[in-house]
Amino acid sequence: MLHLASKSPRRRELLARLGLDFGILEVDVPEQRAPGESPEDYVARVAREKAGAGLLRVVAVSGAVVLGSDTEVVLDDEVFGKPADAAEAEAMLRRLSGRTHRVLTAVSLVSAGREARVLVASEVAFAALSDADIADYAASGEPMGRAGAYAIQGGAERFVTRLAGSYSGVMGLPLHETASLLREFGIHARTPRADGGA
Ligand SMILES: Cc1cn([C@H]2C[C@H](O)[C@@H](COP(=O)(O)OP(=O)(O)OP(=O)(O)O)O2)c(=O)[nH]c1=O
Repeated sequence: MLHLASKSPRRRELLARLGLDFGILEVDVPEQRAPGESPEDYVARVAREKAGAGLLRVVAVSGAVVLGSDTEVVLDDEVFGKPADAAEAEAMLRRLSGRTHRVLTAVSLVSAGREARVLVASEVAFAALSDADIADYAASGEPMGRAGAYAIQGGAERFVTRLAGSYSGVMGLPLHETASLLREFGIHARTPRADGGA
């Protein structure tokens, strides 16, 4: 049985697009970059820790497979996680304005005695944002709970002038790469039925 170790409604929605049945494990893992840790190592470690924390809860269930994932926005080697408040969201958006940043999403798939992982990097270019754009977007509440203080699948879509990479990866779970990892564990994605049935 597959379990998603995540509190994120986006990841739940994205994984459901692979037409799979899965359980949810709400895990809490501290997200703090260690001194000298590269953005890539950091995002991979946090994904692995989320999956590992989930596996501890279901390890007694034979055949349990747990997926953990982490997304961070990286600008000039600086990592932007989720903003603490609207002021921090505005500061992040001001930094991203008129620049190209990277979005890293790591996925870790674990079972008793086995781990597989992938790291997906995408490039996102933002138009120059006016003070009014930034204030309006921060006031919408959408930046909260999102790496880099924006949602490409929401109001920030209009800020994006170019995307190179994985759209679902920017949203929080790269579906192509996740489907490949799952296949290694004998779990096969399929297209959900158009009538809404899984
Ligand atoms: C860049 C970007 C991020 N995000 C979200 C995806 C993630 O939910 C969040 C990054 O934070 P994460 O720490 O990766 O995930 P989370 O805390 O929301 O959920 P969990 O750890 O329980 O799995 O930012 C978007 O929804 N859209 C975007 O365009």
